[in-house]
Amino acid sequence: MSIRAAADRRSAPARAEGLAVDGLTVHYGSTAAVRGVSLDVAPAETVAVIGPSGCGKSTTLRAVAGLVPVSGGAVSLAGRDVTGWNPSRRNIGLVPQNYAVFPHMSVAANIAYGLRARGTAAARRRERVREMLEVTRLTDLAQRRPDQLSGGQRQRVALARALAIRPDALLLDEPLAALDPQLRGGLRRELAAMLAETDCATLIVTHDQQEALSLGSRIALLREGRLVQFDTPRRLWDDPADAFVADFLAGAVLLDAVVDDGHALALDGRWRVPVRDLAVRPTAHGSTRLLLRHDSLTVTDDPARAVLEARVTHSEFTGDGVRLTVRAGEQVLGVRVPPDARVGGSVSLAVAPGRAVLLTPGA
Ligand SMILES: Nc1ncnc2c1ncn2[C@@H]1O[C@H](COP(=O)(O)OP(=O)(O)OP(=O)(O)O)[C@@H](O)[C@H]1O
Repeated sequence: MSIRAAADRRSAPARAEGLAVDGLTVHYGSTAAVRGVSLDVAPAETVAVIGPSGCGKSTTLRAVAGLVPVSGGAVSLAGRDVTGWNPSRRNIGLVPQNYAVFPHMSVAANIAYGLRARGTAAARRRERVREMLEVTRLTDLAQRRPDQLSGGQRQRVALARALAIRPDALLLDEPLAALDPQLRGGLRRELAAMLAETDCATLIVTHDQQEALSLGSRIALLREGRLVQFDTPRRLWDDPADAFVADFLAGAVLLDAVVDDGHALALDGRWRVPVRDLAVRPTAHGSTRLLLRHDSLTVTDDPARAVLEARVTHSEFTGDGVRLTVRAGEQVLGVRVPPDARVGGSVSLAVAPGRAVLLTPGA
């Protein structure tokens, strides 16, 4: 049975509106950890919250769960304002970073925990635990204790326990962070498959860009407690709101530019790139900018090309090539060159045709 089929057994009109956070502000003493964050998660949708360490991701999650008091804004769940509600009244399933499974209880007892706490009758509890064991593929491990499980299996126990209560929202705090890097790729796909089966609104906190891009149907990017951009992974990648977003998500560089006489002028006019060498895309974020990724630039000795002189500050062998870090004036850029390329202390850079993007308002 799928998670969705298991959930469909109850009528669920109340969850139709998912989760909404409006102007959320949270203080720890005089420090504002979250500042006016607004986002929404539709039923059956997964939204990833990402950002650098200390930007307020976990605090946002904890405020939604009711575990920290809010100093402003509102949280609504399934169409009800739950801002002042106790955590236990919110019908939220929370999977904390360390999974917090009870070590002295069997897998089955862990999954039954929330149902027992709500006074669910024994027969219904057994049935629901059986369903959750099945959908998380833990049936054969039902009587084991958590210390007899792998990290990935423990994660599934935590997920099954959170989903057993049929929550309106599921909150996952760094669900893969505790696992071996080698296992993460496979478990990410497994988690994505399980989340695709649920019909609750899922908010997942991660500091891993790849995890956010692959698990979130939308991504909320936070910086210093503020929401910088809330968008689909594709739009965040293709049309970042600012240089911070471009860098954080893709290690890309965003340069202010102006277009003049068939050329894009960047770096205060020091670099004049023919527009015909650029991919031109419209931006939803106002100004004209040049988006450069690692493969956007090449090193050239062709004096006929529009070059930018730069100084090599670092070079790193990546197997299939060498990644150079270069500095043009104050601007730091990344360039990938073939493994056998001969580069000295300074290089002439040109755009790889079609690989750098000119973002233009209303293009
Ligand atoms: N209990 C607390 N008391 C005081 N300050 C706190 C507390 N918890 C978090 N903070 C501060 O609030 C800010 C946001 O913390 P939060 O844990 O939400 O960030 P995060 O984005 O989840 O970080 P990380 O990725 O490192 O887990 C940080 O500046 C942090 O130092």
